[in-house]
Amino acid sequence: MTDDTLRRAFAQDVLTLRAAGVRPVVVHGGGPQIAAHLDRLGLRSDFLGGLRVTTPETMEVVRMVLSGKVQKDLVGLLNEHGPYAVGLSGEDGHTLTAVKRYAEVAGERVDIGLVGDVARVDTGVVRLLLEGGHIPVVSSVGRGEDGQVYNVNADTAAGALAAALGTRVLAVLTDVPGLYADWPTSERVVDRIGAAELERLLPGLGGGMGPKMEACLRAVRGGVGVARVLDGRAPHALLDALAGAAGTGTTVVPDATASASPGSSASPESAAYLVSSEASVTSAPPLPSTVPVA
Ligand SMILES: Nc1ncnc2c1ncn2[C@@H]1O[C@H](COP(=O)(O)OP(=O)(O)O)[C@@H](O)[C@H]1O
Ligand SMILES: CC(=O)N[C@@H](CCC(=O)OP(=O)(O)O)C(=O)O
Repeated sequence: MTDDTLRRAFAQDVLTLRAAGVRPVVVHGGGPQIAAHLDRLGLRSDFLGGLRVTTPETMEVVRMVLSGKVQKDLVGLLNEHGPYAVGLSGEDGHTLTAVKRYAEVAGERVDIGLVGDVARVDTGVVRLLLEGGHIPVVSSVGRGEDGQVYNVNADTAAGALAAALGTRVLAVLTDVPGLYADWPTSERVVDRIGAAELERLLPGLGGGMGPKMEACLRAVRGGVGVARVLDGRAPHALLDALAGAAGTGTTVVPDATASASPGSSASPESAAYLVSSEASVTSAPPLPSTVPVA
């Protein structure tokens, strides 16, 4: 999302999927853009357990950059050829209700400020948009029961929304080819992993891979057919993976399908097309009508 060519290719993929009858929902982050803005303001960027330590000042920047900048740029790209995308924050319509989240560092629970986990999802607004033929573009900011605004990791937000919507596929774009089996010793990518095995690996995963794989696990345990971790540095990674290109990223499958061979009829990834970016999908809506203004 920081490279214009890749961002455009991603937007084309989402529009192609929509034209093919898929109903994509895009959930975005913007860690690098937040870091750049914090830097400009002379504020620190610190991470613990893959999560940004979020002071009230940091939260203001996170909210502004995600909901005001990254989201609007993405919505603008998706809308170059029609009124397809509508942006909303997780705060809007109680889409993401958050609770304070702590980091786990060496078995210790550490307070990292206004970081949220998703406690509840209200899919009402997202479904309304899908029914109207739109592409919802959701920023990963949540609202607590008390009205407090929380910084939610984008993968966590995407996984929770995908599970609540009952999407067929959760696709997560990142800056590596997939989950490395023995990182940092080796860069061998895990092609396919079942939920139970992933659960065993999770405590040993470092950096941003922890929250990312946890989100995939929660999604497939929450009823999502399959979660795919894809290399977002490759143009059209999303469309390629969903069109069945071999050897793309890491596929997380529910326990019941872990032993099925990839591509078999029992395997949910053969259902193709159903997506997310950090995005998720659900079938073909009508084009939104446009009323010309005289
Ligand atoms: N086992 C692993 N496999 C792959 N990447 C890993 C692993 N453990 C840690 N990482 C790190 O996690 C990073 C991806 O997480 P993050 O930077 O949060 O991505 P994103 O911005 O896409 O959410 C990779 O660039 C890599 O440095
Ligand atoms: C709690 C937490 O870490 N929130 C993230 C939210 C954005 C995000 O997840 O962006 P990426 O997908 O680009 O990493 C952050 O502040 O960076």
